[in-house]
Amino acid sequence: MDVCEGDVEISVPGARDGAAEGAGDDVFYNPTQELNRDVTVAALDAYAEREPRASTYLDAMAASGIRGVRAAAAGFDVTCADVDPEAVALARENLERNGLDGAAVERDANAFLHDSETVFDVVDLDPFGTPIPFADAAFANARSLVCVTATDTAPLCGAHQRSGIRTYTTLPQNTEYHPEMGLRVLLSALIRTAARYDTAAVPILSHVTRHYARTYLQLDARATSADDLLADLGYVHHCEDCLRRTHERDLIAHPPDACDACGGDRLLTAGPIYLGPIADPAFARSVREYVTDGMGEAARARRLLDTVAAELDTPTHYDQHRLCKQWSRPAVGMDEFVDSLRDAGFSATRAHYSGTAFKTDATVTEIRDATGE
Ligand SMILES: C[S@@+](CC[C@H](N)C(=O)[O-])C[C@H]1O[C@@H](n2cnc3c(N)ncnc32)[C@H](O)[C@@H]1O
Repeated sequence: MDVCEGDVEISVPGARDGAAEGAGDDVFYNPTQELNRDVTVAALDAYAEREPRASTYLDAMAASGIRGVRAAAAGFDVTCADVDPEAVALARENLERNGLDGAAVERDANAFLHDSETVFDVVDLDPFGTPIPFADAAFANARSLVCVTATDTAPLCGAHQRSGIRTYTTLPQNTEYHPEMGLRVLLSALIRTAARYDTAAVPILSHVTRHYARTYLQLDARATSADDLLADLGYVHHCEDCLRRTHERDLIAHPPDACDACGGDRLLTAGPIYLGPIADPAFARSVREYVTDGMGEAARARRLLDTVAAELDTPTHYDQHRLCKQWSRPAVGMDEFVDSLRDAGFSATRAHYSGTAFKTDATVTEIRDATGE
């Protein structure tokens, strides 16, 4: 089967309807990740503008090679690697088919990254499930940017809590802001991993959908920068009764005995999670400029990047419908809702996690009062 994405056309083995990720014929090409790949190509273009010396790109888990082929078409010096020989042959064929230079190699990502003969400016980790088994090798060896996809959303967001604790060595909690919980758990683990190599892995763009979290981490190889970033790790204390959260930047958690808004004692503490900005707004705006009309998910990518660029960088978002249910109130349009918070003097924006998600510096009690009749 031939597939067109962006400026390239590749061949992939026929997809089987309903096959689980990584289990069926869609092992080599997952159409639901097209938005992820469109944003990747735009992010690579924007990154090349920001860091003109960044020219080599490793698609460390290439499968069909679609991501690497698109990166090569964007001008990067690309290597597609995979442990599966069929994937490597397919990636090679797809580079050739598009008349693009680039290598396709049959290598385990960890071994390849640690190989002293190869070094890449940009390393892309796009495994099935968690990227954690590959994080050490990426941060120890990449020169400039590490791009990471994680598809194990249930462990990340606390729905499969024990698995999340094991994989990410942090405590996730299942809350109504689960996509953001998942992203901040992932970022916490990646930032702590990079810090072991005296490197700050600074998130310059991140986004989450139902299927995956994706982040772009710019590397700063100074121990003091790693220390500064670690200061953004901490805890969220979440009240299950009134939905109030408090955020605590500290290495040690100091959970309150009771919620200071409603006095309830059903409190959840998650962490250490990353509490800092998930994106650099200037970079997100620049990425948005590189989304082209030829991209299959251009409209969604532009909407997503506009929202991410404007999103308040405070953790953690609220969901209007969840709050309205809590307060037995009808929901209103999101623009009207966010405007009432601003009219009351608070900072407020939509958040990209869902159509009813928003961020504000108001507390849950202040939100209720500012948006009530
Ligand atoms: C989710 S697919 C990659 C999808 C692809 N990057 C894209 O954008 O369509 C994951 C790939 O990782 C490969 N893989 C699994 N373990 C690996 C390892 N240790 N080193 C390199 N590749 C690996 C699998 O063979 C599979 O092709």
